[in-house]
Amino acid sequence: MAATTVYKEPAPRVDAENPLESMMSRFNVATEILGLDDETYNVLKAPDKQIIVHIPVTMDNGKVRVFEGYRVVHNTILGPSKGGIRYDKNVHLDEVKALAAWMTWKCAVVDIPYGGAKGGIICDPTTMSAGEIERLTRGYTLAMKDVFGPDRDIPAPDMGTGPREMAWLMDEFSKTVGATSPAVVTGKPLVMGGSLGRTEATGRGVMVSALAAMKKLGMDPKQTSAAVQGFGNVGSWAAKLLSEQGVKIKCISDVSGAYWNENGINIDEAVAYKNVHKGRLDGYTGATLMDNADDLLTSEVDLLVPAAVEDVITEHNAHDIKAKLIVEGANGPTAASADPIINEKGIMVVPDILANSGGVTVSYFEWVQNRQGFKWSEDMVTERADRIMNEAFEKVYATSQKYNIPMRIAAYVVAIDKVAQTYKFRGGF
Ligand SMILES: NC(=O)C1=CN([C@@H]2O[C@H](COP(=O)(O)OP(=O)(O)OC[C@H]3O[C@@H](n4cnc5c(N)ncnc54)[C@H](O)[C@@H]3O)[C@@H](O)[C@H]2O)C=CC1
Ligand SMILES: O=C(O)CCC(=O)C(=O)O
Repeated sequence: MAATTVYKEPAPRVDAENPLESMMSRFNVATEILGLDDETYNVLKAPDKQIIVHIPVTMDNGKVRVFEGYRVVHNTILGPSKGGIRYDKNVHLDEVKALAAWMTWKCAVVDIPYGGAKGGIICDPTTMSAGEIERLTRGYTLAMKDVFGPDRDIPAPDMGTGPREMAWLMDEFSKTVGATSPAVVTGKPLVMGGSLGRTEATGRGVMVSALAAMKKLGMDPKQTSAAVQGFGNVGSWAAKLLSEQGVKIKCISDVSGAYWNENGINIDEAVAYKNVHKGRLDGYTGATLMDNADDLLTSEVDLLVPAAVEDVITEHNAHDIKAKLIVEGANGPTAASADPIINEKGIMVVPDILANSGGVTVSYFEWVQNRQGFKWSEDMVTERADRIMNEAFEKVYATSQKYNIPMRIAAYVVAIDKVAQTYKFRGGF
């Protein structure tokens, strides 16, 4: 690592929030601190490759609709690229590029032997039948058959996808290579090579890193209140596991709105409710529906866990945040424009590339188990994942202390330093 340099806030952005620009402004600050050479900077600033496909799908009404899909491979110097696939109507290429780069930094922060990639399809899975989603997933897999592979690029779930889609992807890919290929994708159903602990892994990592941060801040989990935005895979598991640690979850939300209960929400009850209401909280009566869902972000809680979409914390609402600690379950929930405000307020942020890395860590374990042909016990998965999360947290924390920089920039410094050192050893450009 280069000698210490002065920390500069990422430049505020004047246009609408764009996750790629947010990622790049933090990247620029971290590379300056590291004194990164121009060659490595130029290699890392752009993705290795980006693939755009158009997938024709016969819809249930007999008409053919063409969907646009992406896979961006940001970097593979540390190993095969790894990253989820998002199904959402708001997917766009800049977002996928940012998400792919974040995967490179995330895998480096937790020191697992992967590069970074991400995929996405512009679609609204909530309005599609299972058959339509299956045909779309198989079409996308066929279009990406030369990109994916256990030693090349290994997808996983992200927003709007889960074990069901990963099973179809694995099946379709296996047909193209003429052999069952479980290690081509992670987040699969348990019966077909999924790992114990993967479903809850991201939320668990959020809980583990929140506890580590609370310890540094002298916060007692049992005296801590929290708001969790997003009640999908990451948000619901983070809320459940934090509440099991004694944290009072006063607010949860999803696309249907935000729900507040001063006395704490019974998370098991809320999960049971959403499970029988098409995955949504509409009509949930264990808490009061707030007038404005965005008020969750500025509510009177100690801990804020944004676990839904990008760019929800911005220069416009950061001033009003009351929480002392933000633990980012989502990728990119804080726009770079909010960084100076949050830092000025002295709020500790456990950044996305650290806080939500429990998911990819257990995905790595799944891939290892598939290649070993040997299933690990849940205890083994959990103990190893928690250890990795805690070690990564301590490394990032120590870096933030050493350079007197926020945790987010420290995480980028740790990640970029590892990638840059690997380039030095491997050479090749
Ligand atoms: N699933 C995983 O293992 C990982 C996911 N992530 C990130 O976590 C975030 C959430 O992903 P998942 O939980 O997997 O997705 P999901 O599809 O399971 O759930 C998304 C949740 O967010 C809610 N939501 C969407 N827009 C919202 C808004 N504007 N306000 C409030 N709630 C909103 C949805 O209603 C749903 O409850 C994403 O940023 C994803 O990239 C990060 C690491 C791993
Ligand atoms: O589990 C994985 O491989 C990747 C999960 C993911 O997409 C993410 O961490 O953002």
